[in-house]
Amino acid sequence: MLDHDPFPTPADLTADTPLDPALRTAVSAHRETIADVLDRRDPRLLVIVGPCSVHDPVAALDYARRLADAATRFADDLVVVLRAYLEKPRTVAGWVGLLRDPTMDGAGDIAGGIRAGRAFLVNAARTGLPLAYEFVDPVLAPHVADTVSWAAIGARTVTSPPHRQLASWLPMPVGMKNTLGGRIDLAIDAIRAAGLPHVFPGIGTDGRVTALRSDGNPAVHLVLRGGTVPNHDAASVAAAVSALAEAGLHSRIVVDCSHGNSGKDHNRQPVVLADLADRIGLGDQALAGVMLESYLADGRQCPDARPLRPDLSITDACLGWARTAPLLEQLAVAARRRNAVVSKERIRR
Ligand SMILES: O=C[C@H](O)[C@H](O)COP(=O)(O)O
Ligand SMILES: C=C(OP(=O)(O)O)C(=O)O
Repeated sequence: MLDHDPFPTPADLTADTPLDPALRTAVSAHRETIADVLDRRDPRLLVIVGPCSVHDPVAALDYARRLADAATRFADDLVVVLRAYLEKPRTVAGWVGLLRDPTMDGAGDIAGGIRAGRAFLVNAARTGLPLAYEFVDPVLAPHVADTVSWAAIGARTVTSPPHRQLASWLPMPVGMKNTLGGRIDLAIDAIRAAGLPHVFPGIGTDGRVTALRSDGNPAVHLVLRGGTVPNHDAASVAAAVSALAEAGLHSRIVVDCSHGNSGKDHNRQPVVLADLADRIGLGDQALAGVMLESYLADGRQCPDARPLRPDLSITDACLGWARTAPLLEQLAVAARRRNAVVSKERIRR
C-alpha cells in the first residue's frame, strides 16, 4: 500500500473544471454584493441556506435550482446564498464530507472527491446563486476557493491560527463562528487576526508547499451559532454588537438558526427564524444575515443506511424544501419592513 496518494494540483483541477469567464465575473460580483450587505451599502438581508452537507451532487443541484428560482423571486429584499458545504468538521468522528470521502465508506478517495466536489461547485454556480462554503482543511482551499462567494470558519476551527491565516488570504467575506461553548471573544480574536496580513505555509496553484502572503481580509464578520445555550436572542446579539464595537470591529452579524441555536433540532429553526424576522421587521440593523440548514426532504438519515436517500441529509437534520420556501418569504417581508422603517426614520431626521 502507498503511504501517499497524490491528488491533482489546484492548477490542474481548475484547468479540468474551469469557471468560465462569465462565472468568474459573477463570483466577484457576488462577493462585492455580500460585502455591501454586511456594510449596509446594500439594504437587503443575507440568507445563507442549503444542506448541512452535499452527499449526492445530482440531488443537491435539484435543490440549488429550486433555491435559485426562489432567490430570483425575492431578489428585491434578499441576497440568497447556497450552502454548498463539501467538508464536515466532526466533533469526534464521522463522515468528513464529499471532498474527502466521496464514496462514503472511509476509503478517503480525496482525488475523486475534489474532482466531484469542484464539478458540483461549478455546476451550482451556474444556477446563478452565490455559494457558501466552510473551509475545514486549509490544504484543500486552493482547489475550490475561486467558486466561493461567502465562507465560514466553523465553531471547531475558529481558534486555530492556520484557519485564521487562511481567512486573511481568502478573497471573499468570511464569517467567524462563535465556539462550541459559545465563546464570542475567541471569534472576535479570529476576526482581528484575519484582518491582518500574514505569511504562512500553504499549497500554491502548482501544488507545491509554498509561503502564501495575505493582505488581511476586510470583510470578516461574526456568526452567532449558539453554544451550550442559544445566542440568537436580542440580549445576546446586543452583547455581541457591544463586544465588536469595543474591539473597533464591524458590528453587523449573521445568525445561524441551526446548530447551537436550535439544539440541532431542525424543527426549532423556524422558531429561531421567526424571532429574528420579528426583530428585523421592527428595524434591527445589527442583523445582517441569517443561516438555515435546509434540504429537499425534512430530517436526516443514518449515514450507514444503504441505500442512502439522495434527498435526505446524512449529517445534521435539515428543514425540507416545502418548509423552507415560506421562511424565505417571511424573511423577505421582514427585510422590506425594515427598509420601510429605516426610510421613515431618515425622513423624520
Ligand atoms: O454541521 C454539521 C455538524 O454539526 C458538524 O459537522 C459536527 O457534527 P458532529 O458533532 O456530529 O460531529
Ligand atoms: C459545522 C457547521 O457549523 P458549526 O461550525 O457552527 O458547528 C456547519 O455549518 O456545517
